[in-house]
Amino acid sequence: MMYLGSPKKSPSGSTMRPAMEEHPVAPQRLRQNSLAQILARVVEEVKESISRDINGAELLYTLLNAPWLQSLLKVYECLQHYLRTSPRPYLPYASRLSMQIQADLSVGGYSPEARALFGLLRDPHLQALLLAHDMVAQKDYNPVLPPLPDDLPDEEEAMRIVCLVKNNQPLGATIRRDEATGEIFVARVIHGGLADRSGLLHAGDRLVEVNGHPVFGLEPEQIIQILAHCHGTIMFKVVPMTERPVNNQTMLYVRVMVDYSPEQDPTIPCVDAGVAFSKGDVLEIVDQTDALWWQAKKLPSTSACAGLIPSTNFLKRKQREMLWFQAYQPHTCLKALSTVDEEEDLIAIDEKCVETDEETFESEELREDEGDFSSNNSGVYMAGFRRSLRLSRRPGTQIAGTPHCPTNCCWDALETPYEEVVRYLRHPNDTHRVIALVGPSGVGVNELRKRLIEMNPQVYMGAVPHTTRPSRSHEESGREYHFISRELFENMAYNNRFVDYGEYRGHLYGTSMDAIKTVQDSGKICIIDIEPHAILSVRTHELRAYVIYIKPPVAECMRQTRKKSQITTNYYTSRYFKDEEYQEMEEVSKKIESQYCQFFDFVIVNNILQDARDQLLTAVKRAQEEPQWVPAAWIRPSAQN
Ligand SMILES: Nc1ncnc2c1ncn2[C@@H]1O[C@H](COP(=O)(O)OP(=O)(O)OP(=O)(O)O)[C@@H](O)[C@H]1O
Repeated sequence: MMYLGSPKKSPSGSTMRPAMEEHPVAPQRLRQNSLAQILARVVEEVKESISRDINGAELLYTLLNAPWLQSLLKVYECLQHYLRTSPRPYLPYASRLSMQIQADLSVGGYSPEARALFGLLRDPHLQALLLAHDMVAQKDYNPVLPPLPDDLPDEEEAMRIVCLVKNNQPLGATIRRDEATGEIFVARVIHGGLADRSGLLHAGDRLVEVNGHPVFGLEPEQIIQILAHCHGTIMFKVVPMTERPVNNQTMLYVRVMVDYSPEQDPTIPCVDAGVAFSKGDVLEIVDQTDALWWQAKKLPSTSACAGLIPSTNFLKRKQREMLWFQAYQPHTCLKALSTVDEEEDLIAIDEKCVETDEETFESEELREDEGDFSSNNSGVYMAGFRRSLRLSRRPGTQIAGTPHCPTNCCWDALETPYEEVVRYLRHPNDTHRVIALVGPSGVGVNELRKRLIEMNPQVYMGAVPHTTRPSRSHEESGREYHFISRELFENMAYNNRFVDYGEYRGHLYGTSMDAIKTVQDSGKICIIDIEPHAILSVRTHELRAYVIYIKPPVAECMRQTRKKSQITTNYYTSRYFKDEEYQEMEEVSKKIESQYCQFFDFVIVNNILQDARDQLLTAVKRAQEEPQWVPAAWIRPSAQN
């Protein structure tokens, strides 16, 4: 019986002493006190040593006075106190004693107190209590494991029995068969899945039984069938792998540059565990231990469970294989690369850039006569509102010695299927992020840019472009354009000083880095419009461009909203849109999207002009004031892409 208190006489006349006396605590208290005393003396001595300038004394004093050491002592004291006060049984067989007393008293002829005691001891509740007491006192705890068999072989492996309750979720583990031995192993455990959360199954564990079915020699599909028929609790018998690899990787966030569909990928170990993604999606990579298959979540994600994605090298390999063997073994898992058109694009990477230009060249033919123009609204000069730069691109207009596609963006997308990104919020002291508008010609890029600047010219501003054409009488260099010589222009282009440039009717036009920086240095937000292929030249640490794609609505909507809109066909004249131009705009838009959508930070469908302007305003504010995913290289120049 648990017993604490003053000594009492037992029925048999012996003295019942507190259990504490059987387990003397005085020496412990003594020890504890001595420890505290010793420590106090040491601290005092060390303190004196400090004044005597003894080497290391100060360090030791700090150490002995450290809060963690004090806390440790407190813990020690608490444990000692528990040891002193924890009750101990006086007898480990109280129920036997009770029965003995009952037997003695049953003879009869005793005092009323003895009869009352007899009644009490016969009470079933008290008997049950005494039985329970004896079990605790004898440390007779359940369950009792069966004794180990005597003939246990020395090399017997330790087994683990894992019970998981199957609910609607998948188990989150894959298995593989060792073809040489027929053994079944856990191939991988999906991060955040049921098996992972249990903490009991690990990649490399050998599976011995599933719900009592030995699995040795079975095909993985047969085991999956067994699992499929299991309901409720599933019991796995596994031999844990001895040396589990430590996953000490940190989270990695990436923006994907290709589309991927696990359903179309014959190499994926488990289609259901695959994560489908599209260009521009942001993934949180949680596990890169496997060389071929990483584990990731597509953001935003509410699920704790990750899925499988091809590793960078594996994805690149798939792309390369597709390039070489596409005629025989088309890989359809990389969706963006699966159509005949796009496969052709991949083989003729450079031609792709040129092809886009051919589209704009066709547009140009429609507007052959148009010129450039700037805008002077209520005394505010807005430079760079010209059609020529966006329309004038055609094959062969690039300046000698400079690549037409300045950053070779098409090739980058193949070489870097995952671009590492980080969450970035502009610091109020940082220059504003450049706002780069992209869209098919005629969609309303200039119109939206103009409207935004007009709303608040103190905040928004365009970059003054450079040109080699002669200035007109009303123009001032540095206001509408920077008028420079062809030689200087070519020199600037050669030195990559332009983010975008082109030639129109014998004159060169371009938006320079310096012009953008001038706007940034003035504290304003620089709004530029660029050709899609120039996106990568503004996605830099310096400019930190936020790319907004202006998308045309379907042709039918444009027919409605552009009824009264006119396109300027030369400096003085305008005309209404032609019906086929809507269709053409839609097609160009599809091409731009398929090639560049991974770089769009925001997309605005320019249907109702006012709505589109409001969306642009929201997007521009968001770019400056809210955290965004940006390439990690902008923040950590050492980050690998
Ligand atoms: N949402 C809209 N509703 C009606 N008209 C629009 C809309 N957006 C633009 N427009 C009109 O369409 C015409 C072409 O727009 P804008 O000049 O801005 O095109 P752009 O994209 O800059 O093309 P380009 O590069 O060829 O100049 C303009 O007259 C403009 O006012």
